[in-house]
Amino acid sequence: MSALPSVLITGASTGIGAVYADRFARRGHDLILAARDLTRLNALAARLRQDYGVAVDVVPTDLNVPAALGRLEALLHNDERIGVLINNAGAAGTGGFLDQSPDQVAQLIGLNITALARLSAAVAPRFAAAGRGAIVNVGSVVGLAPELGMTVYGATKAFVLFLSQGLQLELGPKGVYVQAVLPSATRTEIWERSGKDIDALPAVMEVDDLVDAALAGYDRREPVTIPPLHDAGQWEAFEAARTAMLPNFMQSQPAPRYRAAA
Ligand SMILES: NC(=O)C1=CN([C@@H]2O[C@H](COP(=O)(O)OP(=O)(O)OC[C@H]3O[C@@H](n4cnc5c(N)ncnc54)[C@H](OP(=O)(O)O)[C@@H]3O)[C@@H](O)[C@H]2O)C=CC1
Ligand SMILES: N[C@@H](C=O)C(=O)O
Repeated sequence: MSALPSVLITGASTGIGAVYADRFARRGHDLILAARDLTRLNALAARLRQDYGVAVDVVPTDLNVPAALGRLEALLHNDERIGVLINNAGAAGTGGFLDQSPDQVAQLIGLNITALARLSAAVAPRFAAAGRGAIVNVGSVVGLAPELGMTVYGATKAFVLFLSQGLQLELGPKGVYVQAVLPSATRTEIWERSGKDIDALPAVMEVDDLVDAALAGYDRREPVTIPPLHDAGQWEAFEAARTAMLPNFMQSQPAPRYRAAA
């Protein structure tokens, strides 16, 4: 058993989550891998045990099923060996808003928002009490871009960014590190799963490069890590403009532009 904290990774059967599993195993961490595809999870677990000599437990979990999500919440709440939560599982959905039924919208929210938030809530009190621990939430640049026409998906990813920034402010002083990771187009199955042609995209990042960049941000305890954004100054300017508005929201009178013409 590793002396390092164990890492629980959701969406670990393929894509970004599977690479996170490889990288943390390579660093010597024992793992708990959660996803629906048990065959893939078992194959990955066997390889990681063989390659890195770490303990790997698999937990077949459909995060849209409350009982299954609850079992993962209990694990996070009770297992003191778990020191890192990688909230990675997610889906992009298909079509535009008018193509999505209320159930499909709820399904996306259930996976991308409810599960991520519940797992964070399950582990945060234990991390805060211990004065240590890390929560990595995988968002997306789409959460900053309603122009991309992925409205519900993007809204779920905007939630992930806001939740992460709020948790940084609440939990950071208690010794808990919270990272929001915002990938752009990355070569995984999510594109095929959402009925999109990845080859039609102008640029696609390889998944190993994405995760290695996200971990570079993790190692330097960066709050928001955006691997595809080469000019970090753009994010800094965005945040400066956003926070400069905050003190101007507390007003007793509406802005003159909204007053009836005299
Ligand atoms: N690839 C990209 O271009 C980008 C991806 N992202 C985000 O990265 C994260 C990982 O996505 P990515 O690796 O690309 O996608 P993949 O589709 O390759 O992997 C998604 C993972 O989530 C799991 N998953 C899907 N639905 C459920 C469910 N209901 N319950 C439990 N696990 C589930 C899948 O496993 P299984 O099917 O076995 O359950 C799989 O392991 C997502 O949050 C995504 O939004 C963000 C920006 C860009
Ligand atoms: N998952 C991708 C879109 O489908 C993204 O977030 O860019």
